[in-house]
Amino acid sequence: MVAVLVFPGSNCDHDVYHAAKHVFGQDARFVWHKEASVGDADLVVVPGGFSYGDYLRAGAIARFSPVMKDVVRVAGAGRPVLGICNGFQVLCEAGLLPGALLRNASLRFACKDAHLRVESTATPFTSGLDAGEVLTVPVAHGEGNYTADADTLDRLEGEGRVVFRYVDAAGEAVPEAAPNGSARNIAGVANAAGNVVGMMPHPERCVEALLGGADGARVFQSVFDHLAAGDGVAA
Ligand SMILES: NC(=O)CC[C@H](N)C(=O)O
Repeated sequence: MVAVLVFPGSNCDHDVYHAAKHVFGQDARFVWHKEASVGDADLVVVPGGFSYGDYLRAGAIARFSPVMKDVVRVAGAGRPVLGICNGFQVLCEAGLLPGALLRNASLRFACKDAHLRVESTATPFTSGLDAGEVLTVPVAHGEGNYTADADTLDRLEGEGRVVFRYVDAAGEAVPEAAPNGSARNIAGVANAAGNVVGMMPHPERCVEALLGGADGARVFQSVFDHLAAGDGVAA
């Protein structure tokens, strides 16, 4: 079962539900943030949006929602957890992922397609992809400027925990390719175990040709294949 968390202000929850339920035929359920448990979910998705209106900092209030205790628990048990956009911000605020998402360097909301190079296949969300392949996935955020101190960035790079990097049309990670000023063009990172991934781009917005592209479906296909193979849940 796929648990799609819903906070006051989430607005990409239905897109994730549609992708999981209607494109991939999975059992998907919305889980209101006041619930104490994600149930028997074998995948938890923290979707995008403006939880609590982005007051204080994006994700800073949502991380105190009751359901987040259980998300921390299942993440620790090795179950796959994906944070998309505001979900990535929530996972950083909750301490499940390192670093923080600051205001975009442009101080403007960025809404456009981005090219993402797959940097690590050591996560359930990318194990079905090829390292170095480039996906086209839209971004839509005002606070996507990934930041961490130099030691943390070096550690993430050294441990292969940079999962996606913004690149240009030629596949090069030039600074201009990042829509937000992210350190080292980082678009997505993983925790040390690899089961928790946060990414600013929205794979759920490109899961079928009708939406203008289907590269995001590769990310969902990867995790569903991983779960079907039976190696998703540490008991
Ligand atoms: N699409 C989103 O999830 C937006 C995330 C967040 N509210 C921002 O603007 O940075």
